[in-house]
Amino acid sequence: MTRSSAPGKVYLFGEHAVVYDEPAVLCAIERRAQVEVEQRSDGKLRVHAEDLSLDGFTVEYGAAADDRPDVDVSESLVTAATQYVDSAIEQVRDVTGDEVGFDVTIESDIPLGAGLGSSAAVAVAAIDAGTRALGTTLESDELADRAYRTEYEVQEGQASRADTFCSATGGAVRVEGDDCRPTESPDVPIVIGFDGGAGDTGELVSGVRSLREEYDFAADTVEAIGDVVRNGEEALVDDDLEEVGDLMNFNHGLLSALGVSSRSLDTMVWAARDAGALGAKLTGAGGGGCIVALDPTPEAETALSFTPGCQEAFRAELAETGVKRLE
Ligand SMILES: Nc1ncnc2c1ncn2[C@@H]1O[C@H](COP(=O)(O)OP(=O)(O)O)[C@@H](O)[C@H]1O
Ligand SMILES: C[C@@](O)(CCOP(=O)(O)O)CC(=O)O
Ligand SMILES: [Mg+2]
Repeated sequence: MTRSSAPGKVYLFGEHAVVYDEPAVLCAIERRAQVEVEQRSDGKLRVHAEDLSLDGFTVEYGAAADDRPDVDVSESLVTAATQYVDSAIEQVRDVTGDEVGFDVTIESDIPLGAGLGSSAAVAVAAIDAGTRALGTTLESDELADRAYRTEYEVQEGQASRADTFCSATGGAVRVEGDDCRPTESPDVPIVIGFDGGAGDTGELVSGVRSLREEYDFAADTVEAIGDVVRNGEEALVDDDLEEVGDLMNFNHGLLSALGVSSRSLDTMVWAARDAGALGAKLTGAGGGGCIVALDPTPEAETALSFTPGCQEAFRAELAETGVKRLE
């Protein structure tokens, strides 16, 4: 039996635009997905994902057509819920070329679809534990690359390398197209607000793509996000937190223009700003889920915890280590 964990992340700058090769800066955070893998002799795949509670179901299923989850929800919902795990296991099989079977158990404290990169963390941890179960330990770059292919496949060719590289490597990273590198961990006081909801990354990314194809303003907005990120990087190097916060606010405005914010994300962003946060923006694909605010004081976290529509507010601790090999 092998067990690996991998962290979630927040975007300080650059989600969505990073899909079109603009730069992004993100930080791994101490919320993890843990995946345990045991090889099976019968070639079957059985996944036990206790935290997989999309519309409130827990699912255990096998790969065979007659062994689908015994749950009272539509097949498409089940597929949406299990596709990242299925695709990650395909990557494991691809490493050895064997149609091996596995028992896979996932535990995660990263909310699903909330912009904290649960999909990337699950993919990284599953591929790492799965390949080790077959006697191969992947280098960090190959692990990140295979996890990226998982996201690329599930998101139908619309994924950046950002989330998976960050989760595999840990710390703070900068991603621009295929160029992924660790960057100095910024000492920034990050607060997260979570509305209890979720957004579908594939759908939101598709929405931005359509908008970008239809309107010049949307293509310009994606480029403008790139500008904000480059300015943000300079502000981070200068330790100019006020400027970092202002640029996060601009970044949020541009994401709103692309249609990926929501009422509750905007409400949390304004609650944090009104409480004195230096800046606040949504993180990840949007549609619902989490915001990230910059605040050295306890005010934004407290204000968020009293904001109707905010289910949970917490301070994010930077995860210095990416994938962890536990057994
Ligand atoms: N604990 C988990 N167990 C199994 N699959 C998970 C788990 N967490 C996330 N996933 C997969 O990741 C998907 C959510 O990914 P995504 O929409 O990209 O949002 P995010 O990465 O922001 O959390 C889920 O629908 C599911 O397929
Ligand atoms: C919107 C995007 O930039 C980030 C998605 O992050 P998340 O899956 O919502 O945590 C998509 C991508 O980079 O593949
Ligand atoms: Mg994701």
